[in-house]
Amino acid sequence: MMLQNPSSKYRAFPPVNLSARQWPDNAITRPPIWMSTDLRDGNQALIEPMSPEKKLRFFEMLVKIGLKEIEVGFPSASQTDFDFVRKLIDEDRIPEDVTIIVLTQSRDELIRRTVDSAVGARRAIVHLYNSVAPVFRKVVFGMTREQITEIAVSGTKLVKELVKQHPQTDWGFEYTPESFSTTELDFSKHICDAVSDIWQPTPHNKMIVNLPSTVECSTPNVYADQIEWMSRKLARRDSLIISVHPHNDRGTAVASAELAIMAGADRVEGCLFGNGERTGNVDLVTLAMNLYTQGVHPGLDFSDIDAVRQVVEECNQLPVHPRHPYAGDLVFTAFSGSHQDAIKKGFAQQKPNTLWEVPYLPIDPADLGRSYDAVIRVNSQSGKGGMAYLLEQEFGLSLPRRLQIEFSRAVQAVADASGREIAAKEIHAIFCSEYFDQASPYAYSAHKMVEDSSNDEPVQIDITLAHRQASLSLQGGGNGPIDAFVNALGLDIKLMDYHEHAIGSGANAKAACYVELRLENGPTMFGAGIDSNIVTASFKAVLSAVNRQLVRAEKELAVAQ
Ligand SMILES: CC(=O)SCCNC(=O)CCNC(=O)[C@H](O)C(C)(C)COP(=O)(O)OP(=O)(O)OC[C@H]1O[C@@H](n2cnc3c(N)ncnc32)[C@H](O)[C@@H]1OP(=O)(O)O
Ligand SMILES: CC(C)C(=O)C(=O)O
Repeated sequence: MMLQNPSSKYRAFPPVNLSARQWPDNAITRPPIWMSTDLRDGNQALIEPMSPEKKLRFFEMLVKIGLKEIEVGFPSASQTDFDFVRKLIDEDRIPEDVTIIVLTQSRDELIRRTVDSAVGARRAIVHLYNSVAPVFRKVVFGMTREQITEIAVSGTKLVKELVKQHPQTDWGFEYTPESFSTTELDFSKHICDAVSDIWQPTPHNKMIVNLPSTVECSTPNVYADQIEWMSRKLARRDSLIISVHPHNDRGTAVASAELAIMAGADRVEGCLFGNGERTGNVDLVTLAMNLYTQGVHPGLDFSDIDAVRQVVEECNQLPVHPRHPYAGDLVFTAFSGSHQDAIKKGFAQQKPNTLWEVPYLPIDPADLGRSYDAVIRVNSQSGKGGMAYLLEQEFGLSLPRRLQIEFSRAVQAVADASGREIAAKEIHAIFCSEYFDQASPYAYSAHKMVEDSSNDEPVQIDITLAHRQASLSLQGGGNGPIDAFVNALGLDIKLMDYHEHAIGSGANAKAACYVELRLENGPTMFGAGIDSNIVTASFKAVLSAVNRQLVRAEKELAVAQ
């Protein structure tokens, strides 16, 4: 089956008639007021809503992160939600600087129960909503604009009357024209003005007007236009907090929220990691960390993102996607060779407390409490940089550049053959079998050196080797130990390059040596040796290179025959 022509079933979202729009030139220089609706919009969208214990755990985590406004439920919907709000209040679990929000439809009995649930809180916001878009007016309610306005106005009057009876609580009020983004702007303004006319907010006691994209139906620039239009035209603007509540149906909730802030929104409602109805609410983590990477502190603390993710996954019973911005398992991982190379160079050059300049990584993983361990992983798409990085990070082996190139072919062959990721341990095992463990035909057994500066060849050496299992004693002299060792072997060896470094320190320190040499007329090849004695390590490296050359030559001969 083919996708049908959509033009008779769907139509383009109309643009907003907004002259001289300001928002495209604005930048976000401070964080909005954040409101978490995880325990309400997030919870109502779960396959299994949270138990009271999980809700409490989630609430405490939100407080720890730094959320000052938390929508704790829809208390008239269920006894569980009502009891949870009462528990928070009666057990004095709400910190002084945190305000709880309780949501209700604009219906008499639901409003009464909602206010009851929050009585006694230090501060609480009653959040009233009704849907206002044409499709709701027509399909759900069968009502005119006037009747829909009356639902909002009568609900606001009732909230005002009820909260007056409980002056011990500092009451705030939030009104949402649900489905705002698909509503005619003049009607949204009309209904919000009618509500604020009843509530009578002041600059010192503001009312929240929350303008949701209940279902995201347009590009983010259209939403921004809608917000700027409202921000310009709403009555009593200086007494209002304009809030946005983007959903993610088109996958652009984060962009919508960001452009909406540029367009005048003061507050954002969303959920951690974008949980929520259908495709979710806007993700507060991404929004906050996007700000952080622009040099603006979001006022929320995600410095241990894995701990936050763990609580959210356990409470929501939903996994966070491995590629989720900032938090997914794979977002600080590079598989492809050129990325690994650039990241490795970036890390090497990045100085503490300077501007972050590591290619491909928009943020320092350490700022989220993530380690660098997972940054580079190796599969068939990887190059030398990745495997060299892992060998160095995990095993302290710092391979010279030309050895990296040579060794990457061995890893590539394994990755290609298996078609899967090669873990650091496996890379190390391949390195050991390719270089350190090359013990045939020659294996090192022992050596003894005599230094005699009066001699033309100041270093004399006795070596004992195993050659195809038979013991072999050799003597030689040279300018230094390696020269003497090579001379003692009596082979046509040309030493091209030599590197050494220590691994670890103190009594357990070891030395790693890498030599590149040519045997007879063969190609240059590397060998590597490791030992607690640096001279022994260098002899082992020479034998490793010689053995690799001889094995290669034997194989070539076998193929030729
Ligand atoms: C976009 C959002 O996320 S909004 C939040 C949505 N969240 C939830 O709905 C979760 C909790 N809700 C519930 O548990 C239930 O809906 C309750 C308890 C609130 C109400 O349950 P019920 O009384 O059975 O009503 P029901 O859920 O069927 O709601 C539909 C009725 O409410 C009316 N209604 C819906 N929203 C509103 C509103 N905001 N204001 C006034 N009336 C409303 C509808 O017109 C319909 O009325 P009708 O039955 O006369 O046709
Ligand atoms: C009730 C409002 C805030 C809502 O959840 C929505 O419009 O998505």
